[in-house]
Amino acid sequence: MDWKPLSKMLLASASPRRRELLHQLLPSLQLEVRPADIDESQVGKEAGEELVLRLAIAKAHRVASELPATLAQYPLLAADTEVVLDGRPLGKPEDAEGAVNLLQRLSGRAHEVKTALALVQGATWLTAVVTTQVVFRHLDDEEIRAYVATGESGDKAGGYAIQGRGAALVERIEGSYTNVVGLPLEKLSQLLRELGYKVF
Ligand SMILES: Cc1cn([C@H]2C[C@H](O)[C@@H](COP(=O)(O)OP(=O)(O)OP(=O)(O)O)O2)c(=O)[nH]c1=O
Repeated sequence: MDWKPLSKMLLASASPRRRELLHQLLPSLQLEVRPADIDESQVGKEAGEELVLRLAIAKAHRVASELPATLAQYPLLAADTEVVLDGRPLGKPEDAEGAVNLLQRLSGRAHEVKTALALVQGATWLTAVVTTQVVFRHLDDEEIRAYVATGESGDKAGGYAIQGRGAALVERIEGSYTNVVGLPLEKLSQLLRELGYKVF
């Protein structure tokens, strides 16, 4: 295989976590960040997997359709992460009470975190959904309220951040850790190789 050098990529995301994870994998990569402004609301009774895939593709599509010709040659990446409980996506909390409610539902149980990736290079579209199982320990209301008061829940699917103080809510995970934070680096490097880009 003739490997191509990967010098620059487009990231269709406003998430600082995704930027940091991409930098972890590819520290010398030049990154053009172009957040995708799309409607992220659920349509009917969409399952978690369908939802994340639809939204990652919609984000990639929005940014790809607005790209100047000078940037069209670079690979473009979009992602979407959801916390799924009993098959249903929970979304992000609207306010502190919403975050308390979400964390009460997650307490003492297992849930899934699903991230969809859409990686686009010209006419080639590669997509994937990665699932990690996360088990929360039993949390009492006082702990939940103290955690929400840290402000960490805000813009996070399921109302917690495993990369932050939310790590203390978790008993164990099965699967990719970076997937929970919003960008599964194992799958991303596999998709990049499929496009002919080597990570090393
Ligand atoms: C469960 C969990 C989610 N999250 C974050 C990852 C995602 O950024 C966010 C889910 O929202 P997303 O809609 O996937 O992403 P975003 O709105 O932050 O950014 P963009 O749409 O522009 O790409 O939740 C954590 O940071 N830590 C966690 O432990």
